[in-house]
Amino acid sequence: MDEKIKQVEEQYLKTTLSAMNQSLTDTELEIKRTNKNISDVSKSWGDVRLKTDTYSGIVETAMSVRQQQQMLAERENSKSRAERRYEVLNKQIHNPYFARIDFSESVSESGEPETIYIGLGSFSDDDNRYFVYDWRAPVASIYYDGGIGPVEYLTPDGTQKANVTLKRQFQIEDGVIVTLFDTEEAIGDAMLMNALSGESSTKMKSIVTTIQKEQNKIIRNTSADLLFVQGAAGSGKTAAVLQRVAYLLYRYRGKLTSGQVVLFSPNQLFNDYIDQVLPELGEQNMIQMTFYQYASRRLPKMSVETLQERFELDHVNNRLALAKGSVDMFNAVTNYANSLTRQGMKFRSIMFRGEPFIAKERMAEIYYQYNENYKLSQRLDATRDTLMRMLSSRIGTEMRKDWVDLEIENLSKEEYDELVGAGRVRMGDNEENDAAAVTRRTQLGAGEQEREFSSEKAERKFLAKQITTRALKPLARQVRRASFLNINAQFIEFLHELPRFFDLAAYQLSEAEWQTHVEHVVANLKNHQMSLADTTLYLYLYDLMTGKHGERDIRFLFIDEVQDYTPFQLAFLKFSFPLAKFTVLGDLNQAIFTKDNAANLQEDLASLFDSERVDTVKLTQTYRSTQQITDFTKDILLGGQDIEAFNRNGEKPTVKIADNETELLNKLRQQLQQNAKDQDSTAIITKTLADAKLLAQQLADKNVTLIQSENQRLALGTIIVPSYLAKGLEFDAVVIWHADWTRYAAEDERRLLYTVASRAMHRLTLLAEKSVTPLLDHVGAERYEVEK
Ligand SMILES: Nc1ncnc2c1ncn2[C@@H]1O[C@H](COP(=O)(O)OP(=O)(O)OP(=O)(O)O)[C@@H](O)[C@H]1O
Repeated sequence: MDEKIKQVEEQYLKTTLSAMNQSLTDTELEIKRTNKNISDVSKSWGDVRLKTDTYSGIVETAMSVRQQQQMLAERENSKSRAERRYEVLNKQIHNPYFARIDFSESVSESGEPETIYIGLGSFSDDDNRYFVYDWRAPVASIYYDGGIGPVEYLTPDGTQKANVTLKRQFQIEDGVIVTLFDTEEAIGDAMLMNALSGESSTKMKSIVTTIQKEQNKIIRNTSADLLFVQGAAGSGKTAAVLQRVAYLLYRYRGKLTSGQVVLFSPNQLFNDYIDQVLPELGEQNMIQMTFYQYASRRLPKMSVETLQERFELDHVNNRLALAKGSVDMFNAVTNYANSLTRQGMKFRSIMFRGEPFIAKERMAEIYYQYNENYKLSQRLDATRDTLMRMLSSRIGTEMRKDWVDLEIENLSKEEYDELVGAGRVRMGDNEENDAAAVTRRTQLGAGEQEREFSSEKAERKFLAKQITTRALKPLARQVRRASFLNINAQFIEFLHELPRFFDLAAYQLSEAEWQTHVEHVVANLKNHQMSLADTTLYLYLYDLMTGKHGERDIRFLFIDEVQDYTPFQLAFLKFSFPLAKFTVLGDLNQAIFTKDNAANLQEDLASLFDSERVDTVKLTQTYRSTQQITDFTKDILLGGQDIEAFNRNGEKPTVKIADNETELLNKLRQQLQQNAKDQDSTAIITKTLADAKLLAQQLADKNVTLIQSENQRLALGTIIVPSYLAKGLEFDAVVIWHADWTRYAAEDERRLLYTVASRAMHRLTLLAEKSVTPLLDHVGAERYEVEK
C-alpha cells in the first residue's frame, strides 16, 4: 500500500481519536455535573416545607414533593444518557471504524466524491461533523452490497443511487491501524478468511465487519411479514439474523425496544451460546426462549415432553405425527371451537364446602342464554359477570348458615382482631419518614384504631359477612380465571370428535387407528404427561375457548431451526403473536425431529401470510467449516448440490475404525490428545444421552465436561454432548462417537449425521466400530482418510 495513503489514513484516525477523546472528557464532566446536581436536589429535600394542617397545605406539600421528584428523575435520566455515551465511546475509541467508502450520490454526477467511515456506532462532534457512520445507517449498506461502480441502496425515502469509487478496509487495534487494504469486491475474501480461521469459543461473535451481500438482504429487509431464510449448515443464518435484530433496533429506535423482539431458539444451550452478540454490537438482548419453555410454562401441572424425550422416545407413527402437526389439524381445532358457540362447551361445577355451589348444568344454561352472534370470548365475559353477581347475591343467604355461626364461635382472639381490623397498622405507617409518607399519613388520618360495634347483633352480622366473603373468595378467583371451563374434558372430546372436523383418510389414517391413539393420549393426560404436539393443540384450544388475542406487543419474532417445528406449531405462534413480523431460519437437511414431515413446511408457513409479503432468501455459501469438511458433509446428503464450500483449506475428515469398543475408546483418547496438542476445542458428539453418560464415565480420568441438559453452560476444552443438544453450535474439532450402523443406519438418520458432522470448523473425526456407517454410501472415497 502506498505510503502516502497510509499517512493520510493515520492522520484521519488521529483526528478522529482526538475528537473522541475530547468528547470522552466532556462526557465525563457532564456525568460529574449531573452527579452534583442530583446530590443538590437530594439535599434540597430538607427545604420542602411540610404544611399539613390544611387541605391547601397538603396539596402544596404534595406538589413540591412532586416537583423535586421530577427534577431528580430528569437529572438521573441525563446522567444515564451520559453514562451510556461514555461507555459506548470508551469501546469505540479502541476500534473506531472498520471501513471507508468514497462515493458520489448520483451515478451521473462527476463532482467530488463523499467519504464516509463505517464503524460499530456513529460518532460526531459538537459541530455535528460525522467522523464515523453506524454500520446500520442506510448509506453503509453500500459497503456490504457491492464493489466499485454504480450501486443502489434503500433509504427511508426510497431507493438512492450512488457511484462508488473506493472501498477500503481497516483493522484497527487499540487505536492503531494494523492493516488496511482496498478492495473491489463486496467484502474482501482476505478479511473473511481472517475472520473464519480463528478458534471457536463458547460464545458466538458478531460478523459486522464481514457481512455478506446475501446476508445484508436478510438484515435490512423491512418489507416482509414473513422472511424465510433457507440455508445450509454453517451458512451464517444465525449470525445474520442476530445482526438483523441489532439493525431493527436501530432502524426503529424510539419505537421498538428489545423487549418487543422474541427469538425462539432450539435449546437453552444455544441461548447461552449467542447471548453476547447483541451486547457486543451495543444493543440489549431480545427475549429468548425455546418452544418447550413457551408451552410448558403455561401448563405448570403438566409434565411436557422434553427435548430428549421428543428426540429419543417420541416415535408415534409417522402418519399420526404428520396429521397432528398439520395446518389441517389447526383448522380443525378452529372449526371445532367455532362449533362451541352453539353447543358443547364443557363445564366444571363450582364447588363450595363439598357441594356444587353453581352446578355445571346451570352454568351451561347461563353460557348459552346469549344470542347466537356472541363469540366465545364475549360469551365467556358475559358468563363471568353473571357468575360474579350470583356469588355476591349468595353472600346474604350463606351468612345465615350454621357453619358461619360455628366459625364465629370458634374464632381465636387473633382471628377476631384480624377480621375486625383492630390494631391494624396501615402500610408504611412506621416505615418511612420522608415528606411523601408524612403527607400520606396526614391525608389518611390516624393509623391505629379500635373498631366498636353498636350492638352484639351488629357485631355478629359484621363477622358473618367477613367470614362468608372470605370463604367465597376462592370461588371468585375461579370465576375470574375461567376455571369453570373444563378444558381437559373439552380437549378429550375434541380428539374423539376429530373425524367430524378432519379428513383422516387424507393422512392414510383409519378411524379405529385414531381412536386407539386417543386412548393413549388420554391415559398420558391422566398421568399429567403430554407430548409437545398435544400440548400445542391443547393450548390453542384453550386460547380459543377463553378468547385470548395473543401477545400484541411483540413486533418481531424470530424462529431458528424452523425445520423442527410442525406447521401446527407455527400456525399457533402466528396466532399467539398476531402483530409480529416473522423471520424464520431453517435447513430442511437438519430436520432431526420432524424428519420428512418438514418437506412442505415452507409452503405451509407461507400460506398463513399474505403472499405479497413473503420473502425468501437462500444462502448456499457455507462459512463454518473448511472446504474439505463441507465437501464431505454435503455428500452425506442426497441432495446437497446447493451447498458451496468457502475456500478455506484444512485436513480431510478421518474415519477411524476399531474392532471393539475398548479399542475404539483408545482411538478416541489418542484423538483427544492430538486435538489438545493443536489447541482445538473438541466436542465428542454421541447419538443419545445414554451414550454420552456412559462415555463420560469411561473418560472419567480425562478432563471432559458432560453436557447432559440444555440448562448447562458450554465449557471450553473437551465436551461430550448428545446430538440433539449440539444443534446450532460449532466447535474447532468434532468427534462423532459410534459413527457406525449401531447408531446411524436408517435412512432417516442421514440428516442427523449431516447435522452433527457439520458442527466441525477445522477437524472432523468419525469413530466406528467394525465398519463405518452405511450412510457414507454417497461420499466419494477421496473425500476422507480411513484409518483401521
Ligand atoms: N459474513 C460472515 N463473516 C464471518 N463469519 C461468518 C459470516 N457468516 C457466518 N459466519 C460464521 O460462520 C459460522 C456459522 O454461522 P451460523 O452459525 O450463523 O450458521 P447457521 O446457518 O446458523 O448454521 P446451522 O444451520 O448449522 O446452525 C459462525 O462461526 C459465523 O460466525
